[in-house]
Amino acid sequence: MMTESLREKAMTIVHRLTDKGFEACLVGGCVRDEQLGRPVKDYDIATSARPEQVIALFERTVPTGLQHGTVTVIIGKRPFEVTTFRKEADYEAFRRPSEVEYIDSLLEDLKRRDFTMNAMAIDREGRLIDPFGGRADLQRGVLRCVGEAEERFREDALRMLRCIRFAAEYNLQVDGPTWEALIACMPLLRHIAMERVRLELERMLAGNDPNRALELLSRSRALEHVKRELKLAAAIGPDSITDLKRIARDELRWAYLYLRAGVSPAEAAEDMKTLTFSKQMMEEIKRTAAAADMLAHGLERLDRSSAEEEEYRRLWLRTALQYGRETLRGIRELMAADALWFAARCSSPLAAGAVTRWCDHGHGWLQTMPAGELSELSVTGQAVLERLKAKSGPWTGKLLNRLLELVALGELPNETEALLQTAEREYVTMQKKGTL
Ligand SMILES: Nc1ccn([C@@H]2O[C@H](COP(=O)(O)OP(=O)(O)OP(=O)(O)O)[C@@H](O)[C@H]2O)c(=O)n1
Repeated sequence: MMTESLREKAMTIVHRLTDKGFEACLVGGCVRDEQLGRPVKDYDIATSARPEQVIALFERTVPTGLQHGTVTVIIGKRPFEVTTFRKEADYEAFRRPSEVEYIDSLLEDLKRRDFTMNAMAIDREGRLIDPFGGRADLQRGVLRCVGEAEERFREDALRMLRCIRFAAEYNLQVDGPTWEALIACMPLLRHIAMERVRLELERMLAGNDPNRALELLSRSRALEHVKRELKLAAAIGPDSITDLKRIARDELRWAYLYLRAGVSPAEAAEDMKTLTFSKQMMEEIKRTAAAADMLAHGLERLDRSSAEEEEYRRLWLRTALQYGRETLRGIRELMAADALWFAARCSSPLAAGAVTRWCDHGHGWLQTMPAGELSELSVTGQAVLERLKAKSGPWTGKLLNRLLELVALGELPNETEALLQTAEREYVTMQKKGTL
């Protein structure tokens, strides 16, 4: 037997509800994506049935968002959100309301939605219900608010960021009056929690056309209106930034933007905290920005003679040691994506071609790097202490790191006896210098 598709499962819910005399249909993003011929991730259902009636009709339900009238119905392990037709009459402080008023009319429910393309529905027979011309707008390539745009943005200021995201994602032109209302309502963005701002920005950057999203953010000056000041606002604007799709990983796209904004790694970290990024993401971006800084500063001192190549190799491997090989792989991707900018950043400007060449060399060096972290050394701290007949102290770490550096730079073989002998010599030098 063929397995039921996601859509068929969603339709069984619509059928069960309508068989019982309620109105029900597929709504929102899934209808839009179907019209665009795009894959649908989630099918949402809207119904005239009240949440308790939905719960009574299905075997497996989870009351996920009862305050918004939403019940999650599980069909064969897949969750579907079933939401009662509603009117959100009282929008508080330009955010979506905490309470809703249930209604019986699908039309009224669709009327409160943000954009015409998001205000369509599909009924049990598969017919499109499109009271605001969403399909025609999509065909013309236009993004337009339902009804009065200013009202829609006042109801939920986040919709302005959604507008920018959707325009970029689906390659749509924002309709004139919608754009004018967006510009007029921009100051309302200060009411939106930074976390929600971040989620939208993340989706823009990870989306289909991140450069277009940035251009729209810049033209609307959206980031200047959010609740807390963002240094990132400075990165948004120059049309000279590279095509972000040349950078594969999202974290790297962010790191690139911060580098282009000309903010220090510490300032970037502060910004990311403001945007409530996870610690892990913050660390990764900070590390990438700091490593790129280290390389760019090192590059300033180099020209293209072959004697310098050795120096560059050491700079590259030292940076890898300090920030990790993975970070350096990311840097290579960034440099390749915007070699012109990296080249211009060095005070004795290199040609973009030279940057790309250094990067490719750098990649090769990383692959042949004999060790990149202490655990890869063919000697343990304990073995070194036994050979030196010494007790561990703060110097031990320094000594091990020195060994690692020598191995990483290819100046010492990663062999136990050679490492122990070098440890002895370094230990004596430390004793002489009084750095133990
Ligand atoms: N601020 C918002 C958020 C959502 N909606 C409506 O609720 C539907 C579902 O919203 P959501 O799941 O957030 O987004 P999708 O439109 O499905 O699209 P995406 O998943 O890409 O955000 C939207 O289609 C739209 O009709 C709205 O009117 N205003």
